[in-house]
Amino acid sequence: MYTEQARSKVVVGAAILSGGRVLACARSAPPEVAGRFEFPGGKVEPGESETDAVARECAEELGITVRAGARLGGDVPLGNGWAVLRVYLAELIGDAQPRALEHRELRWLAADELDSVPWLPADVPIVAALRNHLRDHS
Ligand SMILES: Nc1nc2c([nH]c(=O)n2[C@H]2C[C@H](O)[C@@H](COP(=O)(O)OP(=O)(O)OP(=O)(O)O)O2)c(=O)[nH]1
Repeated sequence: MYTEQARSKVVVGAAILSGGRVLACARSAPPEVAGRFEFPGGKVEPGESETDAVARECAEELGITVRAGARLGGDVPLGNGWAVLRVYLAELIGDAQPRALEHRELRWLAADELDSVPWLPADVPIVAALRNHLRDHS
């Protein structure tokens, strides 16, 4: 059990909320998922906490500072089980606005716009949890 956990990777994503909207980011690569939307994030590096990875990836991909808060939704297995996706709620810190340094496009989506973009398949259950969260906190 312990070795299995140690072997599997964690991909973190950030559900960045601002004014009741969430930041959705269209991937620019690889070709098979380009144009699909995701939560900004990536693989947790060895020795790094998940929330530190959220902050690092948001700085690298979007040029912003965020504070990661509570988990949103559950663990979502990726692909053939090479990793799990864990998404954290996050808030923008400071005045910098997100820039698409690595993504094809960025969109701020309200609760009733969440279905207007093609999400990566793994994100669908997270988006459902997000819809509930936005409804409960509006
Ligand atoms: N960041 C992110 N990745 C997701 C989401 N949903 C989903 O299936 N993924 C998948 C896509 C990729 O296969 C993987 C994340 O890989 P990545 O390429 O973004 O990670 P990374 O920045 O650490 O990349 P690298 O070091 O390998 O270049 O997780 C999501 O909402 N956010």
